[in-house]
Amino acid sequence: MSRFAVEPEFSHDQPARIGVLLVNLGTPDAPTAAAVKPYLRQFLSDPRVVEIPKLLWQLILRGVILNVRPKKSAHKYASIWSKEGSPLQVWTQKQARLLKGYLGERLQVPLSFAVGMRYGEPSIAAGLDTLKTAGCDRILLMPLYPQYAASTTATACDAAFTQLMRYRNQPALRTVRSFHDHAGYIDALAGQVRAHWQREGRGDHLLMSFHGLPRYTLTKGDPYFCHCHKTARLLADALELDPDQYTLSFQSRFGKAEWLKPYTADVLTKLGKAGVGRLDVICPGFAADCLETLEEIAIEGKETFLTAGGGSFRYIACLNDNGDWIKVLADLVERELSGWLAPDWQAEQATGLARESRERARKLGASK
Ligand SMILES: C=CC1=C(C)c2cc3[nH]c(cc4nc(cc5[nH]c(cc1n2)c(C)c5CCC(=O)O)C(CCC(=O)O)=C4C)c(C)c3C=C
Ligand SMILES: [Fe+2]
Ligand SMILES: [Fe+2]
Repeated sequence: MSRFAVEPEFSHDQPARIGVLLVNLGTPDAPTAAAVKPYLRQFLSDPRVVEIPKLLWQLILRGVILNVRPKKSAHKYASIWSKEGSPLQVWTQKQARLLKGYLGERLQVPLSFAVGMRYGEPSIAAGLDTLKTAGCDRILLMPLYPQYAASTTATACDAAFTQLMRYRNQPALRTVRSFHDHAGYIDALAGQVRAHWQREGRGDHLLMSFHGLPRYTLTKGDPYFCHCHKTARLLADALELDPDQYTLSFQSRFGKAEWLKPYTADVLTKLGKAGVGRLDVICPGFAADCLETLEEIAIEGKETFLTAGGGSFRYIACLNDNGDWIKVLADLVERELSGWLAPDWQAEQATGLARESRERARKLGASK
């Protein structure tokens, strides 16, 4: 039996479409240990995420971590879950709808949109299937990670190319690598901070907390650390902050190994002990609010800061459905698609192929 999918007959007999797949990390289906366990198993079995020898790691993962962590994590998920579901899922789906509305009006080309999650549902494979079934012969993979990391961006691309291996009639695939220094993204972040200042008054210090990574990723050549620093510097410039008015830190350390420093929890303790009155906190690496921002920062982080003696902790929401952010996504998509939109010969060729195909189908039908 062939390992390639059987393509629908005359599948090229339809107008060519362009597909956009918005990719994010993914989230469990429910805030329960039973739902968190398979999600964590898939996530933490990814060799791009945990880079220790597979056999040893699977022993630790299945023997210890998957027996303890799902229950603890489920409890945390329950504290942030909304009526509509997991915030990461809800925001990502809304971003796809808003982008579709915005670009559908701007670009006069047949476009399809789908969401693909690297872990959990809807998977990247399912998202690509949806776009392919809709007739997309060119697909743009748009990971919603501003800063490139092998454990996020690269593994999303791996999953997409793995799915392409199953297709006989493969679409063309483009990928967005990073947008950590995109002017519109920096402006959208700055706008989010300014709007918060307008509502609450200006804080005394701004903490920019990014998701962490093991330190060895930096020495092995992952640009993530440098991308985070560049985003932070550009955001500080846009807000006209002096170096002593903001701090960059890395959160969500997993395991005992050394991760990128300074750790967010340590910085919160230090700022609290130093008696900082009004602390503003933003997580510029997360395009959507999720467990890591709403629970780890807005709940746990707040407690750390206040316990250490800090005044007030003011969490600034992620870009979520911010209109300027949707325009950033649209700009990234338009830039990538410009090469695909230009040549007329593709449309002409598609029409020609469709005609030939219809004629062939007619002849086949007539000879039966
Ligand atoms: C070795 C472990 C992990 C690495 C490396 C890692 C990198 C990484 N993660 C994100 C973004 C998110 N992570 C989220 C949750 C999460 N992350 C890890 C571990 C690593 N992340 C775990 C075990 C979990 C699950 C929750 C838990 O049990 O603690 C999320 C939130 C998902 C949600 O459902 O809301 C995001 C988003 C980035 C950007 C990154 C590397 C830069
Ligand atoms: Fe993570
Ligand atoms: Fe966390």
